[in-house]
Amino acid sequence: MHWERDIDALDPQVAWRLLKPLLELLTDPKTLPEQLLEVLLAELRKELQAKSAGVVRQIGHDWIPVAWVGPPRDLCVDLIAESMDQGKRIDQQGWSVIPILTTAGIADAGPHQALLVPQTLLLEQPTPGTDPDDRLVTAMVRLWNSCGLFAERFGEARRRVERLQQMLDVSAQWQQFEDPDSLLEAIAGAATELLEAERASIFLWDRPRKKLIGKPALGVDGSPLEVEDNVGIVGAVLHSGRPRRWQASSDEEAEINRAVDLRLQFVTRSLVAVPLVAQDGKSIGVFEVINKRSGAFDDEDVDSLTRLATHAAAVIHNNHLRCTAIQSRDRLVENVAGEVQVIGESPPMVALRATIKRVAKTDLALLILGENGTGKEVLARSVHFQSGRRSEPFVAVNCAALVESLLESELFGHEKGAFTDAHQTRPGKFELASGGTLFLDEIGDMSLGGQAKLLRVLEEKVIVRVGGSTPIPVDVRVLAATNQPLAEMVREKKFREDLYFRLNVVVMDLPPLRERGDDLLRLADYFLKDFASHIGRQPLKLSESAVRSLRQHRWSGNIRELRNVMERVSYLCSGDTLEAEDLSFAADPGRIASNGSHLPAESLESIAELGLTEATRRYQIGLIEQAIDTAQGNMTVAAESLGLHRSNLYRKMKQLGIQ
Ligand SMILES: Nc1ncnc2c1ncn2[C@@H]1O[C@H](COP(=O)(O)OP(=O)(O)OP(=O)(O)O)[C@@H](O)[C@H]1O
Repeated sequence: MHWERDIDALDPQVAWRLLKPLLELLTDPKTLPEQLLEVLLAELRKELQAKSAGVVRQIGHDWIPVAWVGPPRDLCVDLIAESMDQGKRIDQQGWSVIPILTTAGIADAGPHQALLVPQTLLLEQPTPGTDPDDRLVTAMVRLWNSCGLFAERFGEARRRVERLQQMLDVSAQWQQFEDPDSLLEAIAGAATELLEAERASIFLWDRPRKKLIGKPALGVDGSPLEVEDNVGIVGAVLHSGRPRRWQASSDEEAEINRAVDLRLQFVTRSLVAVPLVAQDGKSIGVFEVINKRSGAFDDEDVDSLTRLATHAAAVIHNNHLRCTAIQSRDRLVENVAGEVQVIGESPPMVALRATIKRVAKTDLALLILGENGTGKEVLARSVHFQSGRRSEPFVAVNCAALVESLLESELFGHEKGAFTDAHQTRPGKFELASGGTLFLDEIGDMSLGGQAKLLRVLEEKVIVRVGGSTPIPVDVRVLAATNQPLAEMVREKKFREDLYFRLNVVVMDLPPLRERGDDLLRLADYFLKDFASHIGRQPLKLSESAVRSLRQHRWSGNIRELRNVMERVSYLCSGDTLEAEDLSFAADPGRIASNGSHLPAESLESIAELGLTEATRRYQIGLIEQAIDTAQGNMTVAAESLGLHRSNLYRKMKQLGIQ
């Protein structure tokens, strides 16, 4: 290395004074190239007792000081230009002007872009006519060339690391964006900053329409910026899959799509465009950055934008998938919510609907009271779908069907191995309903032990799975329902008073069907339409005789009875009007065929044709339904009248397929 010889030629003390601070700086990763230069200049100035010393660099037509020590001075521009032209040192007007760019320096250092920029060392002589020590100046120039090269490369590597770091930081934040337009704006903003440019646009490919949709399209009002997908540099990048750089004046003007500039009221002077490719290898568009603030885009800019585009494409693609998933979820929720209708214009039903509207958006606890089959679950679903939780799960649990030993694991889940049959870890209903609504039906049938556990969860909003120890926070709105006189049960100490107060912040009392007047006909009509749409037939119209017959029938409170009748006639009536004769079976409460099947009441002969097993099954179904009707939905009373324990009644019902 030349500088070694030059240093050797110096007074060792001087050489050491020059090198020591340089070495210190070079081992510090935060050092900037200009700092190295400043240290060199300061030492040189001291050694030569110069008034000031500086290095100036030609940028465009101007000479700009890169580093300067000593009092500021006007630059002797003419001398600098002359010394550069002659390629040698000039000592005039109190200045020593020394061109730094030497072939030897470059050959030493290897070809390097930054060092090819013309640079000059300026030394303001202590007294006019004094020549600075030649050896020292030569050593300094060579040292600067070598250190400069090192520092340039060092700086370049650090800039690259900083850019990567910046890229990682910004791209990590992109995950949070839900709105696609804000995401694209954030990505474009990051690219503009990273590449020190004026603007950036993301062109997303609308493949079927062969268009590129540009966003953000600042300056375009109303409809988004759309261009043909095969026009200009952006089109070329899309189809070739290769990045492109373009510079006005040096590159072909025809390549640029000036129509875009016109629409954006903007003039493109330079641009870099890179393809946007999703993880599955499919092209999704083009990422374009426009007008470098100073100078021109270089290879490093292309490289940085390509890297940024990899992250951007992944995030844009995921955001698109997410938006599509949310849209289809919302459509599904809309469909399901549309099916939940609380039918009824009788005063109590109108009042209930108004209450639902008032309380749905809150998280108030609701207690729904009413006989079996009066629509308690319909009401709870309606509350859920009108609440902010509508897109989250609605989970219904029948507490009466859960013996105490099962209740805890059913509601709170269990860990693997918590008990003999716990082969897998299973989340409970509270976890499954997370973010949504948990409907606890037949809450009056819950054991006192179960009530205590439920109360704790409602108070602490935290569950612990059976066999586990980790508390799991739960955000669930609990709606409870019962057909039991809960207040009475509290007095009889069969239901915990504290739980009762926690559940009944708002009470909704559903009247039985028989007390809803003409809601009976509205419900009949609703069911006829509903079944007709499922079957794919025209809905039956109610004739006057059918209306009379429906009104005369002694309906239990249970709307399922009406629903079953309407289901049956929807399948079996071939005409377009429902007559009273079609409903004749409904008038016979002792009927065998009130069985939830789609068949009408059969004659004894036709029953015999079913065979003993099926006929017995239907007989049992009829008997159980009748017992439940007679007990007005009280399952304990119904079970007793059938000579069964309540849990056995539930088991039997499940076996027979009764809801
Ligand atoms: N107001 C209503 N509008 C439309 N359908 C209703 C209405 N009330 C009840 N139904 C229908 O009646 C049937 C029974 O309703 P639901 O299951 O909500 O009653 P429930 O009181 O929760 O019953 P259970 O006491 O057995 O739990 C369902 O098929 C439901 O669709």
